[in-house]
Amino acid sequence: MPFVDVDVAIEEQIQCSIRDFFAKEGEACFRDVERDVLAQLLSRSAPMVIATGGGAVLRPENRMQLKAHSKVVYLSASPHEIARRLQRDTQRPLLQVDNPLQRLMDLLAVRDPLYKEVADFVVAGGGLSATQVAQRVAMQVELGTPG
Ligand SMILES: Nc1ncnc2c1ncn2[C@@H]1O[C@H](COP(=O)(O)OP(=O)(O)O)[C@@H](O)[C@H]1O
Ligand SMILES: O=C(O)C1=C[C@@H](OP(=O)(O)O)[C@@H](O)[C@H](O)C1
Repeated sequence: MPFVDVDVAIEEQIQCSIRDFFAKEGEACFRDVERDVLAQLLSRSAPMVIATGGGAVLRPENRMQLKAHSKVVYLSASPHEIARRLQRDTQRPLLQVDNPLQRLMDLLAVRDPLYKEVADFVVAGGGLSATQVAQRVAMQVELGTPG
């Protein structure tokens, strides 16, 4: 099945990095592009796996579109785990701050309820390899049983 990363599709459209686009145009403008790209992908009838950016759930219309046109899997991890994974990241504009762990905690406080609102399944990824997470996702989707 094809895999599409929304961030990659956005960068193809804006013809620059998300980090530069945030700096030049601001977050609201980025969210407009993100909404359009996501809606376009969700309108396709062919089956595919779509990886959204972590902030895609912020817009209510995105949550509606995701619920209406896809099965959503929330890959959850603690702020500490995410901070560890991204300690050398320079490309995620919201994490280029003095205290990325605090920022992650603040973002998750807002977003965790939104991820849960939109998700058909939650797969807790802490301590699991990416392969193990993928196996759990496949199992949940095949079983069709939330949990
Ligand atoms: N289950 C995992 N275990 C360890 N590292 C992971 C796992 N999943 C992702 N990572 C690492 O975390 C970083 C961010 O992952 P990525 O898939 O790019 O996240 P996102 O697309 O949500 O920003 C990458 O360096 C990736 O290799
Ligand atoms: O959390 C966010 O608001 C964002 C996450 C990024 O995607 P990933 O979740 O794939 O890093 C990217 O869309 C942009 O930097 C904004």
